[in-house]
Amino acid sequence: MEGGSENVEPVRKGKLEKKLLRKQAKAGHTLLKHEGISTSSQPTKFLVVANAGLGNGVSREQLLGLLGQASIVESLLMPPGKPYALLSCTSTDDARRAQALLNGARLQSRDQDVTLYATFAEKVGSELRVSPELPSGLLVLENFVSPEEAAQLLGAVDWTFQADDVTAQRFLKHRKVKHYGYEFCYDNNNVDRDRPLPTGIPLACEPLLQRCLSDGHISVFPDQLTVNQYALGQGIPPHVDTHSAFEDTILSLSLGAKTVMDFRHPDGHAVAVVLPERSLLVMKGESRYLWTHGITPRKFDMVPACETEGPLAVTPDPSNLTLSKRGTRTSFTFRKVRQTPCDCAYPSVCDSQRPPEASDGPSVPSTEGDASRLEAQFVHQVYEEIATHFSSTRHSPWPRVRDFLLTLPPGAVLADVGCGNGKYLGINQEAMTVGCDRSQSLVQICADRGFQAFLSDALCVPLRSDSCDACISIAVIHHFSTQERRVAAIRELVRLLKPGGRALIYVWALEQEYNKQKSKYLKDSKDKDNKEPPGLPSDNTVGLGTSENVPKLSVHTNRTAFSSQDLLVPWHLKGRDRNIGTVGCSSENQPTTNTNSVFHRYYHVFRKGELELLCGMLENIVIETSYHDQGNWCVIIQKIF
Ligand SMILES: O=C(O)CCC(=O)C(=O)O
Ligand SMILES: [Fe+2]
Repeated sequence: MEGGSENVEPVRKGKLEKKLLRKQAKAGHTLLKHEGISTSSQPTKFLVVANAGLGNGVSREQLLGLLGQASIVESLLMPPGKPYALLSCTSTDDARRAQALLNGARLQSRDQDVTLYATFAEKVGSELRVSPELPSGLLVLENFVSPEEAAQLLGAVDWTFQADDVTAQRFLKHRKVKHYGYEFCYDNNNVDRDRPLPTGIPLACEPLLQRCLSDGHISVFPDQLTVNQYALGQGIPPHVDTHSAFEDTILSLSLGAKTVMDFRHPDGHAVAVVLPERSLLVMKGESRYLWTHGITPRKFDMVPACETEGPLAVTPDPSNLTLSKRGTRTSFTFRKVRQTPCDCAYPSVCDSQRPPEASDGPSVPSTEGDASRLEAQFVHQVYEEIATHFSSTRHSPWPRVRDFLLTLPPGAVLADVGCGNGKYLGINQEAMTVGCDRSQSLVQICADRGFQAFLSDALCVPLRSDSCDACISIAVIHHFSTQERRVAAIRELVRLLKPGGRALIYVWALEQEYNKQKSKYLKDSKDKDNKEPPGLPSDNTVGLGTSENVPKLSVHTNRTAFSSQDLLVPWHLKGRDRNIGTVGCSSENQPTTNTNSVFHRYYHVFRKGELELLCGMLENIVIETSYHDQGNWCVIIQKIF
C-alpha cells in the first residue's frame, strides 16, 4: 500500500518531510503484513497511528492530549501490546484534522522519544468492529488476551468441588458457574451487597482489566466476576443483566471454543454475534440495558466463512456462512456492583425505575440477608409459637416414609433432619435414630417423648460427614426461601450420608391434584385449623420490608390450589390463652384476640421436576426414585462418593 505517501499533502517536500513520508510508508507496509490493516491512499474516517500503541509505552491520555480536547475522535482503540493505535472519526474531514495533529508528532515514552506516523486506513482492522450491524454500544475486541494469558486465566479457575464453596460454584441446567467478589443469585437475579464472597477477582485477571481501564473501556475496576463454563451443546437463556445489580459496562472474555451470542432488541430485531476465542465482548448503553443476550444451547453455529474479512455480526448472506462446531467455552464476565439505583435511559426495562406497584414479581427475598430474616420471622419463630398445637395435629406417619424407614437394617444410623415432634423417630426400633429441628419447643417435645433430638439448623447439622446410613427430610426444604438455600439443605443431608447411604426428601407440591386425584390437603376441608383467615382476601400481600423492590408474598387460602410458588400459609392457633405478640403475623393481620390467632408460615411449593432439578445440582448423588405422594414431591437419593 504505497498510498501512504499521499496521505499528507506537502507542496514542497523538505528533507525531514521526505523522511517522515518514507517512515510512514514503511509503517503502512508493516501494518498490512503483520496486522492485516490496509492503509488507504484516499482520506477515510479511519486512522492507524504507528508507534502510538500501548506496546510502545504510549498511554491513551498522551494520545488524546495530542488531539487536544478534540471531539473529532469517535473511538480510540489501543490493542494490548501492539505498536499502534486505531482511531475512528465521525467524518473524513475530522480524520484529516486528526492526522495533521498526529503525523510526525513526538511523544516521550519509557524515557525515550517516539515519532508517530498517522495513516488513513480502509478500516481499522478486526479489533475495531463498529459495524452498524452490531447493537449500539457493543464491541467485540479480538485477540484481547494472548494464548498464554488465556491458559493462565483458565488455570486460575478450579472446578473441583470444595466443601467451603467460597466461589459459590453452581451446576446449572445448561452450564456451570462460579462467582468471585459477590455471588450472583439466580433466584432473584441480583447480588447481596451485604455478603461479599471471601474470594475477590483472581489476580490473574488484573492485567487484562488494567488494559480495559487504560483503553478506556471501563472507568472503574469491576468487583464481581462470574465464570460460566459451557460444555458442547450448552448455553444461557436470553436475558438483560439486572440493571439494579450492576453498573453500565459489562465485559465478557471468551476462552475456549468460539460461540455465537444472540442479541435481541425489544422490537424483535435480532443480531447473532460471533465471539471468537480470546475475544472480549464489551456491552454498554443500549446493548447492555435494552437488548437481551443469550447463547442458544446447540452444537453448531453458523458463522461467516471467511473470518478475517467477515463481520462479527452474522449476516443473513447464506453464501458466506459455514458451520462451526462448538466445544467447551469458558467466559469471564466482569461487572461492577451498583451501590445506587439504576437511572438508565431505558425505564421500560429498568427494575430500579419500575413503579413499586408494578413490582409484583415472584415472592422471593431479594438478598441472602432478606432470606434468612424472612425464615427467622415466618418459619422459625412461628414454629416456636405454634409448637404444642402443631404437634397435637401431627400423629400419623406417611406410609411411604414408614416403608423407607423400615428398609433400614438393624444398627443403621439414621438422622431425621427437621424431625418436628419426632413422629418418625421411633418407627424403626432397630435403627440408631437421631433427630434435630430448628424449633427448641419441638426438640423439647421429642425429648419429652423419649427420643434423641437436638436443636440444629438444617443448613448446618453438627454431625460428622459420611456418618449416616440414611437421612430423612420430611416437609422441611420447602421452608427455605431461595433456591440456593434449598440446594444447600439437600447438600447438607448428602454430606451426612456415608457413600452408598440414602436420603428420603418430601416437599410440598404446587400440584395438589395429581393423576386426577385431589390431595388429602385439598379434600380435607373440614380441618378448621387451616381454614382461611377471616377477612383476608387470598391475594392479600404482606410487605416484608421498606424498600421499593422488596417482594410481596401472597397469603394462601387454605384448602385451595396454590396460586404461586412462594407464599404465606396461615396457621390458626387455637385454645391458647396467652399473649401471642406479632411473631410471624403481618401488621395488617395482627391478632386482636388470643384465642384465634393467625400465624403465617413461609412456604416454597415445588413444581413437578423441581426437586429432581435441585438434586441434579449435586454431583455426588444419584436419584433412585421420585414420586408424588398426597400433594408432596418426593425423592430418594443415594450418595455415590
Ligand atoms: O458467557 C457469556 O459470555 C455471558 C454470560 C452472561 O451473560 C451472564 O453471566 O450474565
Ligand atoms: Fe449476561
